Amino acid sequence: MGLSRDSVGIKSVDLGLEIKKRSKTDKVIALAGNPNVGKSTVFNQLTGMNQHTGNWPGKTVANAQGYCSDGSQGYVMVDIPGCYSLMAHSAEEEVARDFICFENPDAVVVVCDATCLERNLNLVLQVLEASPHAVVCVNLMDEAKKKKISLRLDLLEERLGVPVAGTAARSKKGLDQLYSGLKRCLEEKEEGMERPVLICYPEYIEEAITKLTPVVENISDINVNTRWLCARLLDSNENLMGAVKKYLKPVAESKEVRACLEELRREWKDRGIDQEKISDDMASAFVKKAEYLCTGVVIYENQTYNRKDRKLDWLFTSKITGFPIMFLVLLCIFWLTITGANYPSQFLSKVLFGLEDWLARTADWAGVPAVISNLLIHGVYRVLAWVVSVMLPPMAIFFPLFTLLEDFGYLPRVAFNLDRCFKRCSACGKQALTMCQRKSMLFSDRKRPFFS
Ligand SMILES: Nc1nc2c(ncn2[C@@H]2O[C@H](COP(=O)(O)OP(=O)(O)OP(=O)(O)O)[C@@H](O)[C@H]2O)c(=O)[nH]1
Ligand SMILES: [Mg+2]
Repeated sequence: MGLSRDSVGIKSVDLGLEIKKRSKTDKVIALAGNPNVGKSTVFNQLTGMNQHTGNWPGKTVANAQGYCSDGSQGYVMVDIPGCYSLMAHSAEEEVARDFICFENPDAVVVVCDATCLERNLNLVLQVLEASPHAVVCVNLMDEAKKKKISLRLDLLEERLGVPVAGTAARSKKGLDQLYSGLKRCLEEKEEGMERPVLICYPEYIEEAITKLTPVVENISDINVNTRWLCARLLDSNENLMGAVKKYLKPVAESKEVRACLEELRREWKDRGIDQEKISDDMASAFVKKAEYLCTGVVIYENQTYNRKDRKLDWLFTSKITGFPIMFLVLLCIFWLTITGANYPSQFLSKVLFGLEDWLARTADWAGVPAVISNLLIHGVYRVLAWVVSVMLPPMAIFFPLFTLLEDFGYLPRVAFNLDRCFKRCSACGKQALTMCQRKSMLFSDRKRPFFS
């Protein structure tokens, strides 16, 4: 089976999670954030569940729910796929965007990577524009400390106007702060506290939002933030417009909204402003704000802390060296898995099949009826012996090697290298890693006939 749009697209991941509350008072909390920042680790620590975690982006591809409580308030936590922006460039990002923007969670926890906060704040600002009831969870604080990066989270909280909690989820640190942040956020929501507008667009866009707002507000039954919706309608991102058609049909079909948008675009055209400029100006408003928010918040004690990482990035992802190194490393791993697995496999099959003969003789001697010994020993036991001797050795070799690559930080670089190739088949580079795992198992299985 090859890759098809259906097998890799939105249909493959949008399994339509139905949120089930344990009690009526439970609050639904979305755990959002860039890929690989520790969302699932936070989720597992809070809920005691076992979502897949690992050091490469794109592990979580569909929403998952779990339950937790801070003693007084119950929560339904929803672990959603990682996304860099709400403008969704992949199927998993669409799942995340749709849940944050259109499924109305009671609050959103935006998990960030403390070692590269500025890049993560771009998504924080986008989420805060769409859903102002949010808590920022700055995770990987232990990694930031190792890299000698200090963070003034109190200042960040003051600037953002929402609770900020610093965590090291892997070692369960800071989760109490996260709970108290959530509590504060929900209390403020109940009090109807207004949040200040964080993103100010250039004047011509602000004027357009002011004109469009009353037209959109006239449509009833809209459960999303009006300013965010107006800005997105003006940005007219094709992917997001698809979601607006799906979730906000009255807006998508409103003649008044369409007429107002057409008029605004005509005015812009007369002033020489095209759609590309609007999108660029909107995107740069977020980037500039993130830059401002980080000034004085992120303090690098060692300015050259990432020099080694940058050199490795160049070596492993540049056009000249990136692909040859990647092919060599993956080839080496596949070779070790496939060839190396033969020896333990042969040993295991010798031992296990030797045991089968012994078991059969013992059953004969004990007078077990042939029909039972055939079923149990030559049936169940033999299949089990084949499965163990064929599957166990490649797994025992491949997974530790893969874990080494993961700990070394090479896997995200493989995802980056392969992103362009995978995009051509409607997928994205992150999926390469799952494919590597599957292919390796498949090749090593094919080398040995499963049944003799
Ligand atoms: N050192 C350290 N590592 C962490 C921490 N939290 C998570 N990790 C590690 O970071 C990696 C990514 O964690 P995940 O929970 O899988 O990240 P995610 O955001 O769910 O990733 P995607 O689902 O791919 O978007 C894993 O190897 C975790 O063990 C932390 O606080 N400190
Ligand atoms: Mg995850």
